[in-house]
Amino acid sequence: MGAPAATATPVRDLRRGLYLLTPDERDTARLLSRVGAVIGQASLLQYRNKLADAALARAQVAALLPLCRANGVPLLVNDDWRLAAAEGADGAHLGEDDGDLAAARATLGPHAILGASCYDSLARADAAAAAGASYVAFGACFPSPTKPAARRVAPEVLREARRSGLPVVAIGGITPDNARSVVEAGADLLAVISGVFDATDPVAAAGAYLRAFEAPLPPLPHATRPMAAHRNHSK
Ligand SMILES: Cc1ncc(COP(=O)(O)OP(=O)(O)O)c(N)n1
Ligand SMILES: Cc1ncsc1CCOP(=O)(O)O
Ligand SMILES: [Mg+2]
Repeated sequence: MGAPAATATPVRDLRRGLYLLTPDERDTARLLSRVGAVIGQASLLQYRNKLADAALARAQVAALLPLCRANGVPLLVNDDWRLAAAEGADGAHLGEDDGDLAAARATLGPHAILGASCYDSLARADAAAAAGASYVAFGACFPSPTKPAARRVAPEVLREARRSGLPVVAIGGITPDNARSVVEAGADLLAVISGVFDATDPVAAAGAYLRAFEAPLPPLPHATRPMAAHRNHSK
């Protein structure tokens, strides 16, 4: 993986830990209640609702923002960086079908948090880093109840992805039982939906993920700079 270009270095804290993605929930009051129960244990929240039309998505982002602000948790919008911009969210997560990350960076500015899905591809991570990504996401690590057809990534790829110098996010089928193995493979953030939101006790489940970060790690190559939201875009 090539070294990222050394240009401007705006910094924003991307804490290691639990990156929660919202469940598909049409009832906004219920969404707020479910997220509110666990937001204090999250480092990042992504609004992802594949059941929402544009109006509901907009309303739900607007409803989540005060909750996130009150808890000091950045809110990212899945798929739609324009919605993130319109609602004043902290950033967006973009997959391969979700538009141009460089255009999102140019519009949202240097302090936005922009995530890129890399699936199992280190080449995608290189391209995302060059386009101004704040983090690179890999997965699915395990079979995902939420997205059963998601392509899979091997743990070795997570380890190698640390060469990007960006925080490495892991997603897909991560449970409290396998979380530690993913952290040991090189993940800075564990992105989770069902493991928290479908748990009988979501607060206890979120706490179990956080314990995966507690024990000292064996040395990992090319330690990321987890405090840098992004450090190599051209603006
Ligand atoms: C943190 C994180 N990683 C990966 C994804 C998947 O994005 P994408 O491939 O665009 O798939 P959808 O989430 O849109 O179904 C993600 N959302 N978040
Ligand atoms: C959006 C996405 N991309 C790959 S797997 C996945 C879903 C993650 O959800 P879960 O934590 O329930 O497996
Ligand atoms: Mg997407």
